[in-house]
Amino acid sequence: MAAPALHLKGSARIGDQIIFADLDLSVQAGAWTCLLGASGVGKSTVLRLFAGLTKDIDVDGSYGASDGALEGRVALMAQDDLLLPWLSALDNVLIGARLRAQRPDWTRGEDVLARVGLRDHIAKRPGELSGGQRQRVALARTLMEDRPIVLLDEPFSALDALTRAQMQELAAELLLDRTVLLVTHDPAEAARLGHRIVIMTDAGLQDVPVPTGNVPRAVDASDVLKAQADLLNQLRIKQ
Ligand SMILES: Nc1ncnc2c1ncn2[C@@H]1O[C@H](COP(=O)(O)OP(=O)(O)OP(=O)(O)O)[C@@H](O)[C@H]1O
Repeated sequence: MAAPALHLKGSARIGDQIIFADLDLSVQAGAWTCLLGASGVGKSTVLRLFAGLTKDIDVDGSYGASDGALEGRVALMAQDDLLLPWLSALDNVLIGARLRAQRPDWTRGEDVLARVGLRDHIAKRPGELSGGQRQRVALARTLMEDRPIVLLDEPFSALDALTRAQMQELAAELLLDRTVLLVTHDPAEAARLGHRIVIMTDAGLQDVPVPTGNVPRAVDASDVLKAQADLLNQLRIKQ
């Protein structure tokens, strides 16, 4: 499965509101790009465009994959977990196959749920799960989709520190060689996971130096801690 690079060049509007103007984003193939920036700057809108959820968004410009179509090749984990309340965790994870009228892979679904630490919760409905558990079901559903392009919108935000670190490591392992665009507000997360780290502002994009070492980097590596601090300072300046 070859993962393509992505590009987005142009401006976007929703109704009368300009969401971003003259953006020029390239997302490296088979690597993690972390996108940070102030609330409301348009990060989720970028993900929605790549995911094909373009309703209401007017784009003046172009966006797409380096080798052609995006359709059918993208998995999006949105900020809202979008779990169906009447389905079990397992059925939510298998929903993609069902919607495509394919035979669900029950064994793999159970395995992915076990990998996100929910082996004992597969039969529960979303209303019977905590916020962090629901977020992990949504992560499992995204990983289950097995797409070359993966868009993650604050996927670990509801998790406690330890589970967050574990899920970052799992995602890095399972999404190796995929093209991943991760929107996060967490400088530590970007420093661990980013092959490229970009801050989005109203004035455009700014690259931030990335630490050395393979992804996922150790939380306590000195250059990861330094990158985290530098990134926080950059975000402060950009506010
Ligand atoms: N459906 C919509 N209708 C009107 N405006 C919208 C809609 N969706 C988003 N917006 C506006 O677009 C702008 C960008 O929103 P977006 O969700 O892309 O920002 P963001 O950078 O991801 O923010 P956050 O970090 O808070 O998630 C915001 O001002 C928001 O109010």
